[in-house]
Amino acid sequence: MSVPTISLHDFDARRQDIINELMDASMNVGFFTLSNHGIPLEDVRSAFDLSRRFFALSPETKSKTPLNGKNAGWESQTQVRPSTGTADQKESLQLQFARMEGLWPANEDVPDFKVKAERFMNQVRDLSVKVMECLAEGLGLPLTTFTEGTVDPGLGDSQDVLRLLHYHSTEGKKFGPNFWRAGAHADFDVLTMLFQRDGEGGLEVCPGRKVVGDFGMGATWLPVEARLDRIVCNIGDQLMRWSDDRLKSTYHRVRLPEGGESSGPRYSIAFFNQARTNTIIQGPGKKYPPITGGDFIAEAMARNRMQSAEIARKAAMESAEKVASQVHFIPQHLQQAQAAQHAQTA
Ligand SMILES: O=C(O)CCC(=O)C(=O)O
Ligand SMILES: [Fe+2]
Repeated sequence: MSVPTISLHDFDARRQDIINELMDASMNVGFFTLSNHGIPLEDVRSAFDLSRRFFALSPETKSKTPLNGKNAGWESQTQVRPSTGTADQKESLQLQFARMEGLWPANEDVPDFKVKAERFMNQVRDLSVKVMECLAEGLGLPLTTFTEGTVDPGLGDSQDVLRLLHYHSTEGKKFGPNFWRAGAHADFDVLTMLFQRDGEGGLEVCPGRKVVGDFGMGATWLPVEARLDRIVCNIGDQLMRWSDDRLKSTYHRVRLPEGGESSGPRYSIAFFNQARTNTIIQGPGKKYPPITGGDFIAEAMARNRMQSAEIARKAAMESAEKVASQVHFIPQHLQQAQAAQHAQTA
């Protein structure tokens, strides 16, 4: 199995073939890459340039727009994945179409940041609409099922997120065994579109999830090649649930550079198409109860927190057991009691 590449050239003439390829990839791997997707390379380069200029600012400047509880703003090394219990070795800036008051980087820090970022977000969103329409058609649903469910008609209830990512250089640094650029996780959204730069690899995917929300993972991880001219797409948990588990939301992770690989920084950009706050998510077969886009995100975050707490509890127990097995500490009163017992039985 591998992550297939699907070309969108001659989209209208080849639409049915493209739908078949998208469905095959989404039902079996949950990931595919798009080539000939129509977003000009200069625009992708400009988006990376914008990202690089923001991350090059001082931490004081970046922290003028801190990450809020609603997935907007800047954070650095705070995202702890439930699968690892360690923070991702990265910083990120999350941007949305709505609820961004006070969260756009200032013009004097990065000129025209908002205009440029919103332009790119619209380009990626327009391409996502094409792909989501194909997936709806492939599932035998009305063409607009996922797009009406995600694209804000003017109500300000979009939950889409553009995430700029900067994984720090690992030059001269040492990491423990459980550190990742991004620890294994599945995305919460409908459809993710991810941009990478040539040669800045490390993304790996683990197909095989049967049921949405399942934390179990297989042992086989497939690498995804990093190319500026391709967009990596994956199905998220919302679409897995919305398709009654027919389309797979697949675990993925970004590993640290290994061996002879470049230890330089890695930049990527992810666009998450998410159900609008009040959209009802429910599959045609009603495998799961209906849930709104807003509640879905809140529940997914709560489940992650519970899983993180469970990981932390297990780690604490393991280390306590390790300490107990190494240090045979017997409190004094027990020592006396034992000595007395020995004396009696001797
Ligand atoms: O940077 C990458 O390649 C993946 C990022 C990712 O999976 C995420 O932010 O959800
Ligand atoms: Fe992800």
